[in-house]
Amino acid sequence: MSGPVAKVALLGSGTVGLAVLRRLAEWQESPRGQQLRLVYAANTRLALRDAAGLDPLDCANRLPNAPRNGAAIQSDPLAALGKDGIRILIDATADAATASRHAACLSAGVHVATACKLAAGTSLDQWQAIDDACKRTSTGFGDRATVGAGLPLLRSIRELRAGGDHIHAISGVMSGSLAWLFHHFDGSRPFSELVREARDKGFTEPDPREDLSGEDVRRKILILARSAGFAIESDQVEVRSLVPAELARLSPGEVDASLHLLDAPLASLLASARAEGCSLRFVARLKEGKARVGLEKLCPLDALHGGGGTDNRVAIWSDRYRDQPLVIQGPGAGAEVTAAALLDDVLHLRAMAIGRPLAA
Ligand SMILES: NC(=O)C1=CN([C@@H]2O[C@H](COP(=O)(O)OP(=O)(O)OC[C@H]3O[C@@H](n4cnc5c(N)ncnc54)[C@H](OP(=O)(O)O)[C@@H]3O)[C@@H](O)[C@H]2O)C=CC1
Ligand SMILES: N[C@@H](CC=O)C(=O)O
Repeated sequence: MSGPVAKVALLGSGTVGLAVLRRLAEWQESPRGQQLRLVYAANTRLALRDAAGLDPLDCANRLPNAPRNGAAIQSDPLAALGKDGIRILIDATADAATASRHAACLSAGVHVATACKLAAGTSLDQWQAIDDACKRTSTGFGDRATVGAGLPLLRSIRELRAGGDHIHAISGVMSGSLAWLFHHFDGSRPFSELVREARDKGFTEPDPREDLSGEDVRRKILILARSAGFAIESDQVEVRSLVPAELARLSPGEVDASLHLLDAPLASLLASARAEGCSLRFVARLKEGKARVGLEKLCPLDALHGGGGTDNRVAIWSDRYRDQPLVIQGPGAGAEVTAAALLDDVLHLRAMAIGRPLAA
């Protein structure tokens, strides 16, 4: 690898952001690492900036240990990236305000690689603004971490369409945390205990209700649907939440102590599935521009039943995969796979900017 260096700004030093910093540190002396210069890294408490390049390991030590003492800092990654050269923003936050600026970043000539679904996976307006900005300014929006934590889902859909196929339908288990939960929920431990374990392993959203309510999966099926050519709005996805009303109305700080509210309803759903020889899986389905998301009872022979751990398992029907779908399976959550997907995007964005695209 050779050519111009890309300047990189990273937002977020949580589960995913720290893994990005660790991976960048591993690359530091390699040809790959020498094509990237980390000039900015921030969380809500501390912003580190150096035009000559920050040490990723030093950032990984300092950012998470910054004190929480009041108001969030004013973060300005665009100023740190400057006005010229190849500039890439990595969004490893779950922050809606940051996501709402993705289109503006792209319009300013800054490429974006994001793990956060709150821009492309919410209102159609935001998704269209991102798409328009990319076309107008020849910037790139790296979204492979948003669905399947980097599994080749969005890529496959885009390649099928580029090859002339229409996408007919998409169905799948596309939440890593919910996959892990329902692979482990056998009645021997309360569901709430498993939710805490999934959260501690870094599979859930910062607030696990985002996963349990189906909202995170709503965003994923919206991103897949829009990439598949169905410009649907968020409210065109029917979502069946697992979160009881009493748990839904609590503040984030109160959730942990009340997770037990999930236990009785989930135990009853498990018993009913078992009585029919089935397992529980949290599934999203898109067909003819309509989507739905929720818990289903699947029999062991169902195409979406298999896998283990955080495995996502997604089936895609298109002109060429008319009867037998293309099925893509693999880990769909976790710090390392997500960070790798973000940095894959960064490498692709840089390569695109210098006119030497990497192999897909
Ligand atoms: N965990 C996973 O397996 C996967 C996660 N994702 C996505 O990755 C994103 C991050 O997830 P995760 O790492 O688990 O979340 P965490 O809660 O662990 O980390 C979020 C980080 O974002 C920081 N942050 C929040 N707002 C801002 C801001 N305005 N500017 C700078 N930093 C900010 C937080 O700062 P502070 O530390 O100060 O609070 C924190 O460091 C989410 O959008 C999630 O959906 C995608 C695929 C898989
Ligand atoms: N919370 C998400 C993380 C990745 O997007 C999930 O469980 O899949």
